[in-house]
Amino acid sequence: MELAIEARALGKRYGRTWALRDCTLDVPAGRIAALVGPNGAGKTTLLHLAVGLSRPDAGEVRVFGHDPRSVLADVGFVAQDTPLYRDFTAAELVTMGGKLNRRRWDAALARERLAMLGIPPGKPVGQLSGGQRAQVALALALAKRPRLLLLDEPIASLDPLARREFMQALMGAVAESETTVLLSSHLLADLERSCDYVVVLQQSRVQLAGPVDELLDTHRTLVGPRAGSESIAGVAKVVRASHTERQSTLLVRRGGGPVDPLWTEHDVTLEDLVLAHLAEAGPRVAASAWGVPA
Ligand SMILES: Nc1ncnc2c1ncn2[C@@H]1O[C@H](COP(=O)(O)OP(=O)(O)OP(=O)(O)O)[C@@H](O)[C@H]1O
Repeated sequence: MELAIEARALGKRYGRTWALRDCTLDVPAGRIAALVGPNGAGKTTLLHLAVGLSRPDAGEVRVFGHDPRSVLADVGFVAQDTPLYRDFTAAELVTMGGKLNRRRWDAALARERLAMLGIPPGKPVGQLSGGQRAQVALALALAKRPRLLLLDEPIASLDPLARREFMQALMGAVAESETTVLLSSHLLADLERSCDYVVVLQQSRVQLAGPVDELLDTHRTLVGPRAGSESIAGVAKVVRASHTERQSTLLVRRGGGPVDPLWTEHDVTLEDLVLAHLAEAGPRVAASAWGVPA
C-alpha cells in the first residue's frame, strides 16, 4: 500500500509547549481523509509539517516517501481562512499561479471550475462571499494538479449549502484525478458523506485511524439493561458507556460472533464514533492546571 503521508514520532514545539508530540500516523494514497480532533489537538501543526511550512523538532514526516520540502510541486495546500490576496481578482490569481508554478499549472482547469461555479473573474476576491473565496482557493490548489491536497478547515466558515457545494466540488475534482486529500474539520456530519478515511487526533496522539466504512462496520451502539463491568458476548471493547437507572447505552467495537441478544444493536454514525473515542481519551487539560479538584 502506497502511503501519501507517514509521520513517525513526529513532534513540534513552540518554546516549551509541544504543539504536536509523538505523533505516528499513516495516510494511504488515494484516500479522501478527514483529520479531526478538538481545538488545539495539533491538526494545523501536522498539516504545516506535512507541507514543509515548518520543520519537526522530533521524529519525521514523509510525503510519498520523501522530505516534504522536496515534493512541494506535488502538494496543494489551502490554509485556514483561505488567505488569498484580497485585492486581486480570481482571474489575476489564476495567472499569478501560473507564474509561481511553472512546472505544472492547469489554468484552463481553474478557469473552467470558476466559470462553472459562477465566480466573477473581475471582482477582487476580498469582495467575494466566504463560500466563493473557498471555491477560488480550491480551484487554485487543484490547478497545481497535486498528488496530495491538504486543506485546513476549508468549510468552517461556510453555510450548510456552501459547505455541501464545496465538498461536492472537491469530491468531483479528486475523483477525476488520483489526488489524495487530507482535510481537517470539526464538521463530522459533512465528513461522513465525503471522506473514506478518518484520523482522529487528540492531544497530538492518534486516537483512531482507518477506512470509514470499516470503522462503521466494526462499531455498534448497544442499548440494554443497566450493565456493570461484566464482558458482553460479541463485544471486543466498550469505547463509551452511559447509564440511566435501568438502562445502559454502549458504543462498542464488535468482537467475533453475535452480540448477546439482551442488547439491541444500532448502527453508529461517524460523529458517534469520533466523539466516543475523544471522550474515552479524557479531558484535554487536567483540572488541576486550573487549580480545580479533578
Ligand atoms: N505559533 C504558535 N506558538 C505557540 N503555540 C502554538 C503555536 N501554534 C500552535 N500552538 C499551540 O499548539 C497546539 C496545537 O495547535 P494547532 O493549531 O495545531 O491545533 P488545531 O488542532 O489545529 O486546533 P484548531 O482546531 O483550534 O484549529 C495548541 O495548544 C496551540 O496553542
